Amino acid sequence: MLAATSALVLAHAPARAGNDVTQETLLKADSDTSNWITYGRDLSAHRYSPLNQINRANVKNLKVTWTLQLGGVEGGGIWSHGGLEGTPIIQDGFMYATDGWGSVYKIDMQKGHGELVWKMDPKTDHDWAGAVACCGVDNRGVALWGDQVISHTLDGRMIATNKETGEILWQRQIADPDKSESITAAPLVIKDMAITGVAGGEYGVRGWIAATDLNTHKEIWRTYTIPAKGEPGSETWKDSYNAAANGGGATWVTGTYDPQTNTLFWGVGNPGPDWDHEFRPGDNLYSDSTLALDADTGKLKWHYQYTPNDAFDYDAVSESVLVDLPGNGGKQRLSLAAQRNGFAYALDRDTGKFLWGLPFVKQLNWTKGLDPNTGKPLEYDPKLDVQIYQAAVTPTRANAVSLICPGSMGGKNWTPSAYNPDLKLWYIPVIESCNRISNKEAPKNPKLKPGEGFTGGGPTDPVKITGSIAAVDVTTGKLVAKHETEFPQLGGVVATPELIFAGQPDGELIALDAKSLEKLWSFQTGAGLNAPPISFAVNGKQYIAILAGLGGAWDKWYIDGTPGLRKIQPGSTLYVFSVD
Ligand SMILES: O=C(O)c1cc(C(=O)O)c2c(n1)C(=O)C(=O)c1cc(C(=O)O)[nH]c1-2
Ligand SMILES: [Ca+2]
Repeated sequence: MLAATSALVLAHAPARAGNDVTQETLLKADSDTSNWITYGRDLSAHRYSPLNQINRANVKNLKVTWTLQLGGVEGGGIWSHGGLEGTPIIQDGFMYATDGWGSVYKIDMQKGHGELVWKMDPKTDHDWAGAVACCGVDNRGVALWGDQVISHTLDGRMIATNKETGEILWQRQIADPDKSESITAAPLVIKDMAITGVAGGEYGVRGWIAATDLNTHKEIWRTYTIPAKGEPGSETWKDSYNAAANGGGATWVTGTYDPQTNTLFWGVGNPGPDWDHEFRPGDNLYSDSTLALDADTGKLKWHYQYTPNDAFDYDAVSESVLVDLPGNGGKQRLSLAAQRNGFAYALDRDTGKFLWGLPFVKQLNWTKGLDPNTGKPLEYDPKLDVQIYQAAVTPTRANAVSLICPGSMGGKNWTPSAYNPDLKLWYIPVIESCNRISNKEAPKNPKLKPGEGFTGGGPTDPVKITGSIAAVDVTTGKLVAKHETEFPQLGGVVATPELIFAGQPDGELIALDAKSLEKLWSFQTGAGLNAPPISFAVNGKQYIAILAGLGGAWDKWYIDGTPGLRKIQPGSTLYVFSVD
């Protein structure tokens, strides 16, 4: 009798309560071995899966277990096709993945293959959104909250979908289409809020980061990355024609969060107009910076700017990887970021103080190096209005064409790095590039229309571009290994105890030894890979998964640097691997 009653009670208990995502779930993400519950796997962006069933000894037996075709390949605006850049989210045997147009797919993985449970199609405006996206039809993934899936669309919306049914519960227009604002980053959920970053740095936007209250669906705060007149930092825009109004500073890569100090860390992109830095005398805060924000108010705690008065298009949007190290005088609390300008930086994450930096690319010619005390480029002179780092290669109106290294994609672009906390190694996906920049004077007081770019020149790619994966020992700040690749790293990495995985743009998924970076395994997916691989478990079995589908900026803007990638065709496939 008693047993039957209990069963009845169980049957009536809210079925989903057990896997509702709360702040507690998110704070424990790193010790949740099976799942991948938030964009960077944990709120520190380690992208480290402790699963070791697939290891150094057996990775040679890694095979495709199942695949599933997704959609979103169709083009729109200036783009001939959509692509896949997303990090799938994994919870209790289900995957939540996106395509470039923001459709969300819930996939049941518990039967040994993938079965679509539902697809939420947000009906993104292909013509408009495709016309204001600088860099592809991209969507980097979802976040979970309660029993909802929170996602973004390229046309600037936040959408909450019922996790069980796939029904849209509510949506809100968060970025302004009339200002050429779009959204490509995955939302970051913390404390019943979803944090959104905006794209549009090449279209004269004024960047921001916004927090949405997931209970009321209203905005809690919005912090602009380019100060308004009179605000602190506005003195770093020294022109007389209000360049800051179109000053760029987009925030198009998902940030990280430190619960101990309730701080959000978020990267800021290029100042606008790109390349014509004489147009915007001054350091152009807070472009090319990492911002540390109070999560409840969006108030700035500190900032660190990497490339003041940027003439190179070195967006500093890279994720801040939060790492704690035991130190002599107490714990070191680091914030690491590998930037597009070719340098990897460690900052004190409580103060923003520069600790160390190193070049991670083979060729770097825009500066002689970093000041060991401040981390600023050695030639940086705060008294100058216009920074000329290395005069021979800095594009200016007088020196209109130059070859810069790294090229304007980097270095490292949005593609996420990974950190192995046991080995204390940080893995950086590298674009080994130089490109040619042509400077062109930008018009003052531009009357911009949606979809009309606002730049001061542009890049071309006369030199072959390759790639590498770099391993940095974060206890010493030294590069300890490098694995050279034929093509640039456009998808990012995941780390496991003994391995790292990375997708190549020519379709190869590779596994490297975590210490030596020696190549141990590869599989040719037959698709362009520009999404981050992930590792997770279903019913106790470890899998590696990656979304495969040519996307992003490369094939439109940078293909001349990689002729070998010209033949890659669009596609949209989920690959899942395991060992028997
Ligand atoms: O300043 C911006 O707003 C912005 C946005 C994006 C984006 O949202 O994808 C990219 C860039 N800039 C950019 O400079 C860039 O190189 C780039 C590459 C990619 C990509 O997905 O391959 N996106 C972007
Ligand atoms: Ca940019």
